[in-house]
This record gives sequence, structure tokens and C-alpha cells, in this order.
Amino acid sequence: MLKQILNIDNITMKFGSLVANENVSFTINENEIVSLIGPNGAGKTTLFNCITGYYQPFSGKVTYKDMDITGFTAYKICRLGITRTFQIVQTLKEMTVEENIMTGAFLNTKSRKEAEAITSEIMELTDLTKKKSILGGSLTIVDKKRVEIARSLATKPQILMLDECMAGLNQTEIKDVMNLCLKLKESGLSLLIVEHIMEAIMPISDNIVVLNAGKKIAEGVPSDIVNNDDVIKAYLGDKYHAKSQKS
Ligand SMILES: Nc1ncnc2c1ncn2[C@@H]1O[C@H](COP(=O)(O)OP(=O)(O)OP(=O)(O)O)[C@@H](O)[C@H]1O
Repeated sequence: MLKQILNIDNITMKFGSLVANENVSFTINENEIVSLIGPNGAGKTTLFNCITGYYQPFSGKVTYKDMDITGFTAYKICRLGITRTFQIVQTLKEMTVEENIMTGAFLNTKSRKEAEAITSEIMELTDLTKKKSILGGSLTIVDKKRVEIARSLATKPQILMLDECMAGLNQTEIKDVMNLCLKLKESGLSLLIVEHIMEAIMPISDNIVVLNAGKKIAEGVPSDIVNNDDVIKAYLGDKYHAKSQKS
């Protein structure tokens, strides 16, 4: 049976007179991959910021495991088990890959030994073990993204939120991230993913929420979303729709 882990209830966020999110509601269940899609400026990152405590929403409620976490600080939300990555990756340049990831592990332990053990497990999972001694500042953009995901995972989240982590990656690298997402889901995590690469999102998502101009215009399983006229008109266009019909 599906068990709800995060509930977004009527979130509205305004910047002056601009309404970036308008009464957006949806639910994420345990062990589920939910994707948030929509055109540029639809309000996806703003919603991420409202959920993770970077913004205090104008109105609405965020409930995590039956706890109202609306307006909690970002570090408190992270400590409770919701971690995110950012569109613009920020690696600690003077630290090695291992040390970068370890900063995440120290959220839940003061013991260096324990943090090292968590880090080593996460480096294996994210294929970074061979690069553990490289400095953050010397990494390629792809590896910086990988480190950012790994650092988030080292905090041992229950919900991982990925903000456009596949942008700029080649086909093989995208496939790697897709497989990682599925592996994380298998291990019990829930994921909320913002992404523009539909070929990556559609095969791995259990549920898709579509935003346009701040409002939710559709929600459903991928096969319904690709055939939804409003979504085709606002975002997908006929090109992706035609492709999905063929396969
Ligand atoms: N801090 C801010 N101050 C003022 N306006 C903002 C701020 N952050 C976002 N906005 C505006 O809110 C709207 C939603 O932006 P947001 O970044 O959430 O969209 P998005 O769906 O994530 O877009 P993209 O796909 O390009 O990342 C846009 O019109 C944007 O200009």
C-alpha cells in the first residue's frame, strides 16, 4: 500500500506582484519517483525552495511524515531527511572528492570513522571511489554533479530532490543518473526530480506533476502526461508526443 511521505498543500509563493507558485498541491509516497516538469519560469525551482526551507511560502503547507515543516529552516529540514541538489553546482574546491562527500556525512555523526564509512559506501554507489583524492576544483562538471548528489546522499535522506542534475550530460552519463535514481528508489528512498530531459524522466517516474506559469496544469503517470493536450501545448510540443507514440 502507498504510504505518503511528503504532502504539498496549496503552496503559493509570490515575489512582489509575480506569483511564482499558485496553489500547488501534490503528494509524494514512500519509495516513489515524482518528477516536476514545465517550461522555463514555470516555478519548479521556487517550489523546491519552498519545500526545502530556502523560501518561506506566502501560503500553503508542507507536511513531511505527518509533521508540518512549513517555514522550517533549510538545515532543520535537511536534518529531518529531505536533501536537495542545486542547478548550479558548488563544490568545495580545496577539498578532495572524499572530503566533499564527508561534509554531508557529518550531518548525522561526529565520529570521523563513521563519516568515513558512510562516505566510502556512497562513493561506491555513485562510482566516485577512483576519484576520491581529486580536488573539488579540478573536477569536470559531470563529476561535480556526481559529487553534489553523493554529498546529499551522505546526509542519509529519506527524500532526495534533484534540480536539473542531468543538464549538460551525455547519453551515457544520463543513463548512469537514471540507473542511480532507480537504485536509490529500490533502496527505499523517495525522489523529487526537476528535469527538462523527457527521455530520462519518463521511463523512471512513477508520477509526474506539470507546472505552467506557477500553476499545476496536470498530474499523472508518464503515459497519461505525454498524451495530455494541455501539457503538449504548454511544454512537450508535438515532437516528444510523436516520439512517444512511435515507441
Ligand atoms: N528570488 C526571486 N525573485 C524574484 N523573482 C523570482 C525569484 N526566483 C524566481 N523568480 C521568478 O519566479 C518565476 C519562477 O522561476 P523558477 O526559477 O522557479 O522557474 P523554473 O520553473 O525553475 O525555471 P527553469 O526551468 O528555467 O529553471 C520566474 O518568473 C522567475 O523569474
